[in-house]
Amino acid sequence: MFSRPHTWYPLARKKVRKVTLHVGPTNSGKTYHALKRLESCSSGIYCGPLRLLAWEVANRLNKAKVPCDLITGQEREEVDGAKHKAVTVEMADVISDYECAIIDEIQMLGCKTRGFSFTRALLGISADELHLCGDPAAVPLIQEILKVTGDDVKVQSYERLSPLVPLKVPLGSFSNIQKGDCIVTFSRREIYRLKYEGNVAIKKLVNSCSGYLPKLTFIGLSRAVLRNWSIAAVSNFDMVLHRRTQAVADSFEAKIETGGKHLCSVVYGSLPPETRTRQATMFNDATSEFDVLVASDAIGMGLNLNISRIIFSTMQKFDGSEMRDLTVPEIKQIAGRAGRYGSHFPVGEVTCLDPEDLPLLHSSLKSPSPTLECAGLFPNFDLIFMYSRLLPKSGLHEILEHFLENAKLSENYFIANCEEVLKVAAYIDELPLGLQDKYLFCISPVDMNDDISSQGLTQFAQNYAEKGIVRLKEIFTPGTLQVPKTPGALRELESIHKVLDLYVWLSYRLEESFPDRELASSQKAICSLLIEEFLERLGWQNPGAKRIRPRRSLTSLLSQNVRQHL
Ligand SMILES: Nc1ncnc2c1ncn2[C@@H]1O[C@H](COP(=O)(O)OP(=O)(O)OP(=O)(O)O)[C@@H](O)[C@H]1O
Ligand SMILES: [Mg+2]
Repeated sequence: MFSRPHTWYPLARKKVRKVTLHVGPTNSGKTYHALKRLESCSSGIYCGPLRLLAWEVANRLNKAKVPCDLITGQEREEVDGAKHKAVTVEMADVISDYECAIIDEIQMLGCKTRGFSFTRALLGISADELHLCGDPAAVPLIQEILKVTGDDVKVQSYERLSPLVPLKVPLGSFSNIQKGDCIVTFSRREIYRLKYEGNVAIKKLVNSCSGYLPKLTFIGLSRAVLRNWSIAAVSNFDMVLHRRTQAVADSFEAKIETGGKHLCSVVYGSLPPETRTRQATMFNDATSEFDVLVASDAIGMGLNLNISRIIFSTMQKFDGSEMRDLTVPEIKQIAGRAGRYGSHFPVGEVTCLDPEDLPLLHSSLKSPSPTLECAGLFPNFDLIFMYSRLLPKSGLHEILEHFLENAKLSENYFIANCEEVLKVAAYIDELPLGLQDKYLFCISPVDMNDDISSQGLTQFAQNYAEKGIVRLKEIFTPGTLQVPKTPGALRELESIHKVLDLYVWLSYRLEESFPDRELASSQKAICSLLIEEFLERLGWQNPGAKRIRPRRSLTSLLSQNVRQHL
């Protein structure tokens, strides 16, 4: 059964799907052409790898008067009368029928951790037309995989629409930063350092033309924050903060002589998605003061940002176990964000901070990506359930391990990296839960490397097993979150955001048992606003001077709030 994954999706197998592979370099109009088809069809679904991309597509369709829902694991923004959906690929719908479907960045099906969701969408979406956009390196594998489905497959190739120029000189110094630059780095700490350095460079620039810098920049912060408050969920707590921020802004407003100047936006993976969206929007907005972007590879795929020049601060990345050079596809994807067609910058440029990195950058941009060999797979619950009958006395951990050792795969596939899932399974097996519940907790978006996030999961699972209902207030009191003052406190707030996010995710799947979705969502929104306020302030403080606080546990962080407030 595991060797024939196309048979898991009977609805899709009833159709001969017209599959078009849109392939070519970055910024060549692949997604654009697929979206044109989606717009003109009576129903459709867009599946992308990033929440930011799904958001960009939903926005675009809604603006074009094609009502479109936005659906990710943790959010549902439904639009009246929508027959179209923009989703993150994990949410791809394989039980409905569509006229048109898009899977963007399809080469991700080779990704060790998330690839299986792309494979699921590729095999499982039932649509008359299926558009796959991505790197030419995925073509032979997809053709091979789709041989057995009977689909009708054609390949459409594209050329880059605007030039991308690899510079011969490195950035050298931060004083050379210009409007439209995006500095790419991979460690969170480095992002803050660069934001600081970037802002210091800009600060010098601003200083030369204004004597009101500290106040002026503080207003820059407050304005940005105020914009965000106005769209935040409003609770009493929000209102207090809102008024306080407003008062600060007002007191400085009168003293401003000129408008705000350039500031850095920040986009990296562990920032809450809504924060990433707002930071990217501020950077993209030509009228905002946010003209420089500091980002991780969270911007690496498909996004259309107003970037003129990409500057790699490093060409190495820690991949969970070791430092390694960036791969050719990673370098091309990230570099491809510069000079997007139709943006303010008709020509993109790319360079490095360090001259030693230039050869790798230049050679990678000239190289084709290596051809993909296999696509990811992960057993769905039905398979695990069938398999569990062979091992009636075993827990989920043992069933999964057994399954992974014995599954027979066709040569086109590999089994996804299951480390995280197994970690959760080992814990969950201790609880009196049914197999389906255990499976659900295992595939939830918990970050087991984050103490607070994993404690959140254990607490939720425990309460669920014991009482069948999990009230958010049992471990969390609204109204107690504060603007972080140190990077350590920021990290804690990011982790709390992850816990709230997990609650929301569970609430969509176990609705009656996790009834406080609205509360969790509004607290999530507050977390991201507080994080943004910290990000804005950070630019003007030296991160080196910050105290690093010892890490605290979820229970001490959250239950202390409970004690104070109940
Ligand atoms: N024919 C066109 N007319 C107007 N705008 C276009 C056209 N083709 C592409 N664009 C615009 O150019 C930009 C890049 O296009 P698109 O996002 O489709 O590139 P892509 O090939 O999917 O890139 P990536 O590999 O980075 O995802 C987008 O802003 C898109 O709207
Ligand atoms: Mg694209």
